[in-house]
Amino acid sequence: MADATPIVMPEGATGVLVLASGEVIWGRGFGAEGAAAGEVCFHTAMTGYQEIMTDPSFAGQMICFTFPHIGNVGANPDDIEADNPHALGMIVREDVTEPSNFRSVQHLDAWMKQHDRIGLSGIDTRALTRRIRGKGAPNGVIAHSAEGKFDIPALIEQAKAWPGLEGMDLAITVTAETHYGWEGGVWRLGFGYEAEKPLPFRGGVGGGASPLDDAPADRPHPNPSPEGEGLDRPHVVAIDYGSKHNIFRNLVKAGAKVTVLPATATAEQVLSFDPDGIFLSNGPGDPAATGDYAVPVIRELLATKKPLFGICLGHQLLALAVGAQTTKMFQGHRGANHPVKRLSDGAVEITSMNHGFAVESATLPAGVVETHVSLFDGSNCGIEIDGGRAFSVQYHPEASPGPQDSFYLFERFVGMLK
Ligand SMILES: NC(=O)CC[C@H](N)C(=O)O
Repeated sequence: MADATPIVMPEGATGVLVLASGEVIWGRGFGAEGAAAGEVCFHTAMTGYQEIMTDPSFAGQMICFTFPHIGNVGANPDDIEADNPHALGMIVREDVTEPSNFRSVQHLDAWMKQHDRIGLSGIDTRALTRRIRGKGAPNGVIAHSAEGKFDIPALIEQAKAWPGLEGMDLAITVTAETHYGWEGGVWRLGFGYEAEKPLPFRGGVGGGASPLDDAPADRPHPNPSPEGEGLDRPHVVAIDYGSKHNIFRNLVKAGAKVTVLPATATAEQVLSFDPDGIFLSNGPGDPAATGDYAVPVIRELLATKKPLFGICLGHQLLALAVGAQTTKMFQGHRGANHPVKRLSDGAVEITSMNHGFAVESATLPAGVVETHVSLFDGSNCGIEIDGGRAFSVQYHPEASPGPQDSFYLFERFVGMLK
């Protein structure tokens, strides 16, 4: 991939990736037509492209998949982390084939079109990944025109004008608009999500009619409450900075009932829901750019001494709240096989990761214990405060590549709640 690619459109090109450096990478478009500017990052997971595309933490980014065959199991309504995709687009090696999977209900091309997301195939994704590894994640524009009409100089200008993720607050753009009671447990073959709704709350937000009322009577509930009758589940109030639904499903699996609050909720509002524990979600953008709505509120919540658990952006925000610093990583960590060492006993967890910022271990203040580190680069992957009353991890225990290596974190948190 030369730095000064001549602007000559190859025959049949209907898609292009243009980098802020002026590099032009031609391919074939699929999904929606149009153009979108953001950061180009790579993801090494071989499966889970729908979960990845719908993870709100990918807002502002387009994803180069290193696995060459993306889309061959189609799209279904279950493998989603939010109602709509948040990644700007996908960059893949092979053209998307006809789906072949018993769960598929839609071609990936149609799903991308339906959700207004741009796809680009026929790209030398290994070369692009090596470029990102060598020079860092670039800003770029992904564009698709079925007629092959591209104004390349204008696209280069658009890529240059995009300000970059550093300093960009995106959590505020993807958070829930209002609070809601979460319903739904983890997915299971033969059950789906439908039969795994949480057992009824006793009053409080999200209470009311039993969500099990419309479940088929002859189906055993695969996710019974620890008490059997399901009325006394500890209450987790989750602050949504761009949360993945599987986090809430796993909190339910671990025995909690969950109420989700917008990122802008004040400490007073959080406490008015009478939480037994507080959860800080993942989310997109620069943690240090979240402004007044996040870190000061987390400081106030820490002072209540209630158990607190954070994942990814939630981890970074907790670290900022206790006085540590975060920095932008060179290329970031995105994949489903990232080994993480748990320092308490030396065990290794195979984790899923998606982050472009990291907590600087050297800035952790006294009293904050580093609990996990990446075995790829030694970067911080977990902290705990007050003997574990508040803790957080940089990786995604809900994404289960291990597959259950990290579920203990949900059990530990819910187990701490009265
Ligand atoms: N998955 C996440 O929560 C990502 C956190 C943050 N936006 C980062 O890129 O590091």
